[in-house]
Amino acid sequence: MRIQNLPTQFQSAKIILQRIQQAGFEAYFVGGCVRDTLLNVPLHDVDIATSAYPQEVKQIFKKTIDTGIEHGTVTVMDHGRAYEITTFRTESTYQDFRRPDKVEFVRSLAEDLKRRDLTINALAMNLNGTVIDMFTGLSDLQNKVIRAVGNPKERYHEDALRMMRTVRFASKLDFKIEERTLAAIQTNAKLLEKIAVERIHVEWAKLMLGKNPQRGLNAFLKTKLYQFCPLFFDKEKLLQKLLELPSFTLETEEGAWTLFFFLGNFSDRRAAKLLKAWKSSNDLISTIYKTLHILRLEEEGPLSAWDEYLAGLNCLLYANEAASILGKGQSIAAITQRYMQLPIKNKHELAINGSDLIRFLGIKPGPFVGQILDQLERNVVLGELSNERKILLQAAVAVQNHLE
Ligand SMILES: Nc1ccn([C@@H]2O[C@H](COP(=O)(O)OP(=O)(O)OP(=O)(O)O)[C@@H](O)[C@H]2O)c(=O)n1
Ligand SMILES: [Mg+2]
Repeated sequence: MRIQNLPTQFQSAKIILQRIQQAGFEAYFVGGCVRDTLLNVPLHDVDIATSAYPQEVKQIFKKTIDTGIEHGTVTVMDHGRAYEITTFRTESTYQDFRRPDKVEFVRSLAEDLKRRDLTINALAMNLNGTVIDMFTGLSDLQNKVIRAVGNPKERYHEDALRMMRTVRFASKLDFKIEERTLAAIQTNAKLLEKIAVERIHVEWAKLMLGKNPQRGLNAFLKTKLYQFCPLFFDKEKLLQKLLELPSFTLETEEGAWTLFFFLGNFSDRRAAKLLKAWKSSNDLISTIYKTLHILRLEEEGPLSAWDEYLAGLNCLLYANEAASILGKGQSIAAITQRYMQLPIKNKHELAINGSDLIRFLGIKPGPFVGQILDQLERNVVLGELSNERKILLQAAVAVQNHLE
């Protein structure tokens, strides 16, 4: 099979392949970029594999960076662009079911491809767009099948994260997982414990944001992979609930977690604990915290301008993502418009600040200044005072008397 019109990302990379070939080695586009081109979806990175050893690659090009030279990866810089070039390799030692530290460089493309995870990821493409398919990758793409390359058990023992990748791709592409592949995950699910939580987290997020998350979740549940994810051991019922929702898609990880916690009736504290166990950033944790709060408030009735102000537009939209899936969504335009109409979006937009108050009221710096400002901020957000210096200074006197 030959792809006629290669996406633009390949155009500039062609010269790199040519140069490697001129030096007497083989070079191909491999992995995700070939898969995504065949699927006609946008690609993010173009990976190149070659029979040249890293030192040989470095001799061919003027400017290179040793990105991951021990694993065979060299970055070539050409006309301001970076290309990752990896030597064909077989991963010879497998300790702990993680990607091995030691790799063995080989000269044969076939050796390289047969150690890749899934048939749809084990496709290579040459300069002319001719696809090299040694493991039914093309027919699996055609038939929408996720299948491990060769013996699935071996692939998962080489790198247990591949089990998460498998369910992630089932969701991302809305493909069916082939039976032997699925069975191998079922028997080896426990190996996931060996994998760094951060890596599992990335795959989980991609699973939730796929074309058909329920397809991935179904496999995640059935194979018991979930039992080896942090604090998910007892989440069978909750995952089942997600499966019983009408089919859905999600745009953001924040929306995904919010849906998950809301559906599972998590307290803020338990949600934060689970997110920590998943090694989430503090940013993500505090965003989910706010978003969950909004979703719960919406249960009680329309939000006040103050609630919207405190949440910020992003959290309002994340909450709406989850709400939409639960049949309670609003139009994004309406939410955005309401937010945009708030008189101010943050404290700094208030027409006066602390120093103004200290000067005008003749008071000492301290928490009292903050209290007055907080009250004025609230009044402005709620439309009770207009955000004008004169008006706010006047109102400050009344607030001061009231608080004293
Ligand atoms: N655990 C893994 C990770 C990657 N690969 C191989 O390395 C390629 C590139 O890996 P990566 O960029 O992580 O994944 P992609 O398949 O490109 O998917 P994505 O769209 O997420 O980049 C994959 O296609 C696959 O051939 C593998 O065999 N086993
Ligand atoms: Mg990739």
